[in-house]
Amino acid sequence: MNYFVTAIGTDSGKTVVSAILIEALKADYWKPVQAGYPTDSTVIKELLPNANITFHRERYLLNTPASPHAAAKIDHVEINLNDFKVPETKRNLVIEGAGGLMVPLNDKDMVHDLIPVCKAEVILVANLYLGSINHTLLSINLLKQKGYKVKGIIFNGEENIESERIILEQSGYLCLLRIRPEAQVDHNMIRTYADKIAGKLI
Ligand SMILES: Nc1ncnc2c1ncn2[C@@H]1O[C@H](COP(=O)(O)OP(=O)(O)OP(=O)(O)O)[C@@H](O)[C@H]1O
Ligand SMILES: C[C@H](N)[C@H](N)CCCCCC(=O)O
Ligand SMILES: [Mg+2]
Repeated sequence: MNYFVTAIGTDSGKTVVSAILIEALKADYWKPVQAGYPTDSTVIKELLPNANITFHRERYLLNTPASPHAAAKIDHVEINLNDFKVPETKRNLVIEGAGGLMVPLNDKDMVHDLIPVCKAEVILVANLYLGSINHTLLSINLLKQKGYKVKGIIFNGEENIESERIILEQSGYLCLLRIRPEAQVDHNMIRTYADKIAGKLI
């Protein structure tokens, strides 16, 4: 199975969630579009030092930490949707987007256009800051409008029972996991959450 990890924005915890999913599913990892360093693959390698994971090479590795369409322009490349070849693997594959769903790859295509290319089920990371209900429901609106298959939501942030409840109520999506702010993001933390989500992914 291919899982596409997206979020309601950037710096939302997609890489942390990807590490948790890789640990839970014994999956491989692919970040098709990386803008800036350190790469998310490198971060995950550090979080899961002893795991037997294949890290597939980024299709576009851009130097500037910016929106991919802008980072590509700076590097004098153009991102082309037809140039993405999804890695073949018999294992589960965790694919991480860049930023949120409506982040441009070029003047026409967006990050969410990679979902059908990847033949993946979506996992949406939703943060819990004030204002995140709106960002989450807008993201969900797009997922539903496009008809993408969604495995579920992962909440990442300080517990907010009403935000979590209304988002699940409005979307009808499954809550796969709740991640709280942790003092240490390390292998131990990843393993703890991987144990919690394992049963929900079958
Ligand atoms: N629950 C958490 N507790 C503590 N730190 C967290 C938590 N979730 C994420 N972080 C930290 O927040 C930062 C951003 O997270 P992360 O890199 O996973 O975001 P991202 O959505 O992958 O960003 P990008 O759009 O650049 O790929 C990282 O330093 C990460 O370790
Ligand atoms: C550089 C950053 N960490 C991500 N890779 C890309 C985030 C793009 C966000 C664009 C936007 O929504 O304004
Ligand atoms: Mg990331």
